Amino acid sequence: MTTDSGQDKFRRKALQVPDAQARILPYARRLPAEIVALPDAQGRILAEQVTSPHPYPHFRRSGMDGFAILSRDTAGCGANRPALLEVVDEIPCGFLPSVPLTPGTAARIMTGAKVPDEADAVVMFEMTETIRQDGKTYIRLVREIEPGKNITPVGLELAAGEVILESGRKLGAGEISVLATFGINQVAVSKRPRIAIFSTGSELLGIGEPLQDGRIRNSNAYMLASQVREAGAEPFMLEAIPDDLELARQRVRAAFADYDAVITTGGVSVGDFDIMADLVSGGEVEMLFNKVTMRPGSVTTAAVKDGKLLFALSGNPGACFVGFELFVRPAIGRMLGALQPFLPEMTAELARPYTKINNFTRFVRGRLEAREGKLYAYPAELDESSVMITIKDSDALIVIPPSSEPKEAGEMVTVLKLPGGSF
Ligand SMILES: Nc1nc2c(c(=O)[nH]1)N[C@H]1C(S)=C(S)[C@@H](COP(=O)(O)OP(=O)(O)OC[C@H]3O[C@@H](n4cnc5c(N)ncnc54)[C@H](O)[C@@H]3O)O[C@H]1N2
Ligand code: MOO
Ligand SMILES: [Mg+2]
Repeated sequence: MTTDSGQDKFRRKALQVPDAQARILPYARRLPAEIVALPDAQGRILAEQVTSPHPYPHFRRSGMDGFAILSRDTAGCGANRPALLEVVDEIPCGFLPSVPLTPGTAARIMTGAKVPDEADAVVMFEMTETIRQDGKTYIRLVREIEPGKNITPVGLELAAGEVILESGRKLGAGEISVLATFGINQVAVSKRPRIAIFSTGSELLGIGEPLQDGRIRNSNAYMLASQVREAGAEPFMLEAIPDDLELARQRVRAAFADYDAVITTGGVSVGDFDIMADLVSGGEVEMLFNKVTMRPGSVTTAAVKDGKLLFALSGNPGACFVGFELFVRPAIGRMLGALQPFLPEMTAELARPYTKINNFTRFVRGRLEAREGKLYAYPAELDESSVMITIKDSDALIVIPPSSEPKEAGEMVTVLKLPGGSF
């Protein structure tokens, strides 16, 4: 005789979050690179190291509109002993000096123009007085100018051959401007993992369908697609699967052939229609874990098939969201070769008490606020696994370790910063 509780989905060995993550990551293999045009590289992950092909700046550059001079011509000058220099050249930006500077001469020069080799300082217009005499132009200086003044030396920012960007770096405005500076208009970036998303549950309505009693709209698929996109991968929302194990098997099997990883939401607990729990324990895939010592998302499940990952996340929106952030995000990050695949960790002061106690680690959604040089974390009032609405107001997941005591306001907590949120 078999009893319900004899089934595999009831017998679960809970893993700690880091152990569960460690089981997944070996299967999150880096995808090959593709070449994209620089303007399309925004937000992508660099797939190769980039070194500077030349120093930057590559010529000595004027930092001011003024006059290039030999600083020694101003030695000892002052209000009563002005220096008088003849202006022998004019150098707009993009042009080269046309005559060598000799002692007693100066070249009119604009910000960003190449400084004559002989000059060792630029004096700004405002510090000079122009005198025209016998068809010649002179400047009068009443202050000593130190060597190097207003000249940007060659290679100030970068020498030739320096590593500018490491492989795995996310490309934003700063990185893109560096690449443009060096004339790199084609960039090798990691291919975006193609991720299949299935919702499961006979209660699910398409979001365009009118409400029906006892049924809900499929919000998780959209939430997950947004999370997938945010993590740098490409989401494919596939047709939702009703609670039919055989159908789920076929659909998931087919998805493995076409996508780099599969996410499902719903049906991973111990309910009669929790088909993903049955699928994962049924030999179709190799289970990595089906319980994690965390809340929400204790039933988060992961498996592999043909070397590809299946993330069977909870159907409860809060648990689904957290399951993605803790397990799918780092896997996508690894597939992209990202330098930092995990949510960034910070320390904050708990701004309100958190009274729920648990023997599992809680990842409580919350808001961050910085005041007077301190970071405060406000746990959401409603943070149940089944609650969706407060996800939108959260900047971070507040980590509450297992404890038999409530956490007081003022205690320091670790927070995992979420990429969305307004903080
Ligand atoms: N006897 C037990 N019952 C439950 C346990 C348990 O240990 N023993 N665990 C609870 C916990 S914790 C969670 S979390 C949930 C997990 O449920 P499932 O992952 O099996 O998800 P479903 O049963 O399919 O749905 C749960 C809930 O979420 C709604 N849902 C599902 N899919 C979507 C979607 N795409 N968009 C929006 N909402 C969705 C669904 O309608 C249900 O309300 O189990 C507890 N039960
Ligand atoms: O697994 Mo459930 O999300 O802990 O609440
Ligand atoms: Mg269920």
